[in-house]
Amino acid sequence: MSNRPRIAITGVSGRMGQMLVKNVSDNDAVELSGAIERTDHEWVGQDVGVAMGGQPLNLAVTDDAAQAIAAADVVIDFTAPTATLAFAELAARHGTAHVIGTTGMNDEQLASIANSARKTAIVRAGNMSLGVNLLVGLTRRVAAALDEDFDIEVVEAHHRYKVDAPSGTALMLGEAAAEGRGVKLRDVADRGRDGITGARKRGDIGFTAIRGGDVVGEHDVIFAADGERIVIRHLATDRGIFSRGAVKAAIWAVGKPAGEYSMANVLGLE
Ligand SMILES: NC(=O)C1=CN([C@@H]2O[C@H](COP(=O)(O)OP(=O)(O)OC[C@H]3O[C@@H](n4cnc5c(N)ncnc54)[C@H](OP(=O)(O)O)[C@@H]3O)[C@@H](O)[C@H]2O)C=CC1
Ligand SMILES: O=C(O)C1=N[C@H](C(=O)O)C[C@H](O)C1
Repeated sequence: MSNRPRIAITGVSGRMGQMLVKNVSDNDAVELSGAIERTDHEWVGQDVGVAMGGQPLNLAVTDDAAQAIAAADVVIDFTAPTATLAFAELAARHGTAHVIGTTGMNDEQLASIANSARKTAIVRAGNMSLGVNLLVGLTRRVAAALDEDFDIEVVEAHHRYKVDAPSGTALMLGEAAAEGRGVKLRDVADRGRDGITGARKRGDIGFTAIRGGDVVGEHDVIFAADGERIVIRHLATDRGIFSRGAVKAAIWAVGKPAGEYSMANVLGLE
């Protein structure tokens, strides 16, 4: 009998799902115990390694999320908001820790996640990489050091398939900038400019989203004043940075008290 944390992964056919299956199955410190896909998905019933085009991993893809989540210590979930809400309820019911990378959730959906976090440990972050989580802290500090003579803009670029904007990372960076300034992001966010917008409002935090090609994820935080600009940048070139961060979060979350945690908690950054 092994004491390694048992990890179930949702959305295993997805870009992040496949990366996670690879990282978890390659990692001797953990056990891949569940590979979940939606009902009617063509992978259901197939060996997950074979479905991914590689060697068998002796684990069939299942559409029985309840059973797979109940049998795991922790579930790693990079899917879509409505799916994540359902997985969070199952994880809460079975006391399984939940690592959430899914982005694009609205306030109501975030409240539902917070409710599930009353019953189990949830680590949720719009970006699980070390680099971005360091950038978040830097952004907060730079914003705190500068006044509103510096206009703050967050610019992000992603692949053509991304469905939500601004990215979860851009929103984390915007929140950090707002915290540094001592304001609420919802009061100062400018999330779309088109047509005669009028001059930029002092104190606003602007967001711009670029979509195209196979860009993994790029984020700039720009502090622009008269005569000078500071640009803090993170470039992701490999989705492995997100999935390795998620596996670290999963190992960390097992046995933690119920509550909602961030990657900063996992990485000891605050
Ligand atoms: N926090 C972080 O560090 C990162 C977060 N992300 C986020 O992760 C999410 C997924 O990204 P990505 O992998 O690129 O997207 P994909 O579209 O490639 O993968 C999503 C997967 O989730 C599956 N899925 C959707 N709905 C359900 C459901 N109801 N039940 C089971 N499975 C479901 C999809 O299946 P199907 O194809 O059948 O719809 C698909 O396999 C996005 O929100 C993205 O922003 C991405 C990278 C890093
Ligand atoms: O959808 C993606 O691909 C990514 N999503 C996350 C986000 O919304 O910030 C993280 C990363 O940038 C890749």
